[in-house]
Amino acid sequence: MTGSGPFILAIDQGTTSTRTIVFDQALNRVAVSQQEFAQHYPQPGWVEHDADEIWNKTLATARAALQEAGAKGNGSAKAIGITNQRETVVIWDRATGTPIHKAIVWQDRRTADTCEKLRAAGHEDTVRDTTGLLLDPYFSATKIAWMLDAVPNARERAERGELAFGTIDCFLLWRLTGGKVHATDATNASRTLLLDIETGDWSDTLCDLFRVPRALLPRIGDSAEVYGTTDPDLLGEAIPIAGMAGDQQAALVGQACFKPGMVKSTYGTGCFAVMNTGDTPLRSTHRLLTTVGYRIGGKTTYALEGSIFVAGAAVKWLRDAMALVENAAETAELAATLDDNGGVYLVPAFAGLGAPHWDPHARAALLGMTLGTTRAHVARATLEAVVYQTMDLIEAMIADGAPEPDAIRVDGGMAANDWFCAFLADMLDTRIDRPEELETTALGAAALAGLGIGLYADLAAIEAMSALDQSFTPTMAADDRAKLAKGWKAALGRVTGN
Ligand SMILES: Nc1ncnc2c1ncn2[C@@H]1O[C@H](COP(=O)(O)OP(=O)(O)O)[C@@H](O)[C@H]1O
Ligand SMILES: O=P(O)(O)OC[C@H](O)CO
Repeated sequence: MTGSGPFILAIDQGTTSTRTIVFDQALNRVAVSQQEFAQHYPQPGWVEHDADEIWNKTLATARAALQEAGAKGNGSAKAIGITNQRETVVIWDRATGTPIHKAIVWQDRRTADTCEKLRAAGHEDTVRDTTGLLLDPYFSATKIAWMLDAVPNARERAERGELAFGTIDCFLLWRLTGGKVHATDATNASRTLLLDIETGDWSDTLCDLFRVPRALLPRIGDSAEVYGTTDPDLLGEAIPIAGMAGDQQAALVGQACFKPGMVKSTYGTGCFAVMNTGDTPLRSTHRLLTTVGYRIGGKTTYALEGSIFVAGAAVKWLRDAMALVENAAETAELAATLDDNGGVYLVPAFAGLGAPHWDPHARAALLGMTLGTTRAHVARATLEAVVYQTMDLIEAMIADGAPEPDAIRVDGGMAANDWFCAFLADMLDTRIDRPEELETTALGAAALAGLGIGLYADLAAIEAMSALDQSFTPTMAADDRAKLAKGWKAALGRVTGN
């Protein structure tokens, strides 16, 4: 028995694993349970998950975390917050709850041709103006249409209202409530390519364009509201599900970026930099994404997002594919052994390039090597590359008219790397703040759920609970910064042909 609560359960359903974390009322971590699940790659560029496996493992982690916290079936767990990998598509049978196909994951590129065709037909402006996004296979809509076309009778069944679509939040909500609630929150809806971000409702024009029947779609709710309660058979009692948000938006909340201009940058598998832009959407002219940051009390706060597909994944590549380091943390030691990068740059376009370049065909390259190049240079180039990509995102935000941030709040696995954080401060010429709790995604989901049940009065109460671990301040001379940035841009140009 760890305590008497009240506790909040945060389910963080990510791309490679599911974590359930139990927080106490002061948002301190009390218990955690995590399980990895299978990645399916049926063809090059295709990525699928088994939604049933995700459900089973999510349920197992929720039960284990409740048990560890001493919070199982005794009334101390007051609310559940769900946060999730975004854009990933599940379609299931409303009668049985069974998915009609494996989930198509956000990384999946199978609908690249569909996007090209829609672009060639002149639809990109409508899509961008309505959704704030771009025509890219990353988002849900073309994946939904693909699934309806690929599974026999699915389109007819969808038209008849027999099937339901959801991103992972929505699917887990359906399963947790025993098939009673079909809803998603505004942040997740804003990643589908079907939401009109000004009205906050599904767009009929876009449903027609992408050939997605309205009957498939869930109700759209706030990021903090009581959506329903868990089927008591699942977790031993009925617990309200009171918060939902996409993982990057949950991290924005977990980092307490509640004022316009505040930025968080999460470094997990990929990197997602998100700036709060307040109550009107800031339209990007530099290929960033305009998206919903959170919706609370029916009021939408917007955000500007830059998404990089490969960040920590490049460090994992160094360790697993290249065997250049034994563990991820060793990259910091190796980088620190060098006075400079020796002119070696890695452009980590292993899965094309995301924002602000959006080049699905670019491939990675290691440039500037000599016979003096060592594994330390490659390790350093890998860490530097993630920093340079962040620099490109922040530059694009500022070019879009966003204010220059006073500080950037970092989190995710890679943010544990001190050398990386210090270099980030130097290249961005901005203070980097690292919170004590690096699991800010789960923290944000718990905070939203607490708001949803009225445990916290407002966002200020959440802000008051956030604690800083360390700040990194810039020390690099402007000339050195300019020289490195020039080297990066040249390397990037070799890969993108610009
Ligand atoms: N000390 C470190 N230095 C650099 N990268 C790290 C470090 N620790 C973890 N990582 C990277 O961070 C990633 C894991 O972060 P995490 O936030 O758990 O990711 P995700 O939620 O996307 O699975 C891995 O890709 C790993 O390579
Ligand atoms: O599961 P993560 O942490 O890699 O995040 C995935 C993003 O939500 C994709 O948009």
